[in-house]
Amino acid sequence: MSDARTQLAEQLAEAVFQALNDDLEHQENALLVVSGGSTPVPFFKALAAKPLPWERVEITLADERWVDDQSDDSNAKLVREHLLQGAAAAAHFEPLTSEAGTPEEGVSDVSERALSLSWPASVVILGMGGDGHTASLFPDSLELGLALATEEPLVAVRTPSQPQPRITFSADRLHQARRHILHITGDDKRAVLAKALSGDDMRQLPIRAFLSCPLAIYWAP
Ligand SMILES: O=C1O[C@H](COP(=O)(O)O)[C@@H](O)[C@H](O)[C@H]1O
Repeated sequence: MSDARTQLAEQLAEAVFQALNDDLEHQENALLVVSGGSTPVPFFKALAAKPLPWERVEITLADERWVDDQSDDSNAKLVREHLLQGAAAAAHFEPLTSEAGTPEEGVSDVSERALSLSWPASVVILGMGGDGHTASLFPDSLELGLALATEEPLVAVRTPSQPQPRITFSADRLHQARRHILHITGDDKRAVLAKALSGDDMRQLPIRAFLSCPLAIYWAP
């Protein structure tokens, strides 16, 4: 891990710590929506070390692969192993999977649980892939149009470029937050973001659905 990425993770953890603390001054619980993938691991570790009243913090994911929660592909496993550690284990974590065999069968149960969280979220932290996807809003998702337009909280998605079916919060639900942050690293993602900023077709680069939020960008080489 480069020094710049470690520093970025620390700065992001401090900003999220401040945001949750600020909101917890005037509400009982505060919701943090995090992304999976490889980028957030140092941020998760840095945030877990912060002195928050963790039992009042709710955490969920922007999206999930429909896999067993012990699978290395599970974003929930990533959160459990790197964020819900030490004092942060007291946070209420709401995963996005269920016992159902497919996301289409499970989406209504997961939605019911997700709707019981403290919306609007204090912070939604988005990641971005090299194809401009964010959460599981992929350019080639068969349900991309639905996920961009629906007022339902969650959508089951099938994506030809991805090995597993997934579930994702809809763009509408991810918009329901006090603060939006994009956490990305590397020159390739900087170039994708620059391309996204120079156009407006969300189906080509779904991250564009969040470029008018406003969106705080945390980037390091
Ligand atoms: O598939 C996913 O990828 C993106 C980006 O992941 P990264 O490994 O390039 O950081 C992530 O934001 C999303 O939550 C995840 O499901």
